[in-house]
Amino acid sequence: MTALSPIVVVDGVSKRFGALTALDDVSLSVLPGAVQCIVGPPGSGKSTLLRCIGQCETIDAGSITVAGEPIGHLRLDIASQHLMTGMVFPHPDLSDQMTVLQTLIERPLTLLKRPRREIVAEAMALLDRVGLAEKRDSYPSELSGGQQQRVAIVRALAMRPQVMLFDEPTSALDPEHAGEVLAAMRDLAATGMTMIVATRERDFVRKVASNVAVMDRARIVEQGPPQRVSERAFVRSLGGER
Ligand SMILES: Nc1ncnc2c1ncn2[C@@H]1O[C@H](COP(=O)(O)OP(=O)(O)OP(=O)(O)O)[C@@H](O)[C@H]1O
Repeated sequence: MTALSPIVVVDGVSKRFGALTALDDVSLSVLPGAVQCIVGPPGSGKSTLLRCIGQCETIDAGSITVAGEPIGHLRLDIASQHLMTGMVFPHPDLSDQMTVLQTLIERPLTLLKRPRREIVAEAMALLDRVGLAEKRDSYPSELSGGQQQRVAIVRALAMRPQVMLFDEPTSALDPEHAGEVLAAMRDLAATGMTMIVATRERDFVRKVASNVAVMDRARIVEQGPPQRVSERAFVRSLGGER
């Protein structure tokens, strides 16, 4: 049996914003089907790391590959970006002008050359999976924050990305709606989707993560399975002790 190769490899990556170093020699490997969580105090570089893997930012040093494609220094076309990584941000950022179903089919219709009928059927199956099939004709203003965030998740999934990236997807939600989004993420993890998740949700990390990276001041300072990550790292990631 051959060992699995990582699907995401971040190797010695640095990223600066002017004089500020947001990532300092960061390395991380993620296996296919793994749920890689990233925790750390505010400002430690979690979002920047995700944004570099998701090609929202280019890097200054090191390398990043996703599914064998080197991506760190260049911007690929938008279709390739969405096929490689699906990104979920803290705020869902849905267009007020589009219904839920229109939101889901827009990217696959414009970026992929596939029949509309197939794309709509897939979008409906995705909505069903997150319990929102009956909201297909609703507009974002008619949805709760948790429902909107679940639409943002399936919008990314509709492009069938290799890897899903979650940047604190529940940080703007109350606990009840956060729970709905975390349940959808847990279901997604159970399907074998590779996920990289920056989060403060300790329970999610403890129960769902395959591996946890702890960031502090632009570096990864601790890494391992969730039960081995120190309690102190979690406390600090909630912005408590420094
Ligand atoms: N576009 C930018 N321009 C300038 N500085 C930035 C930019 N994006 C991030 N930074 C800075 O880089 C550092 C890391 O920020 P980042 O958002 O990655 O941290 P974080 O761990 O995700 O924080 P939080 O938990 O608050 O979201 C911070 O000092 C931040 O102010």
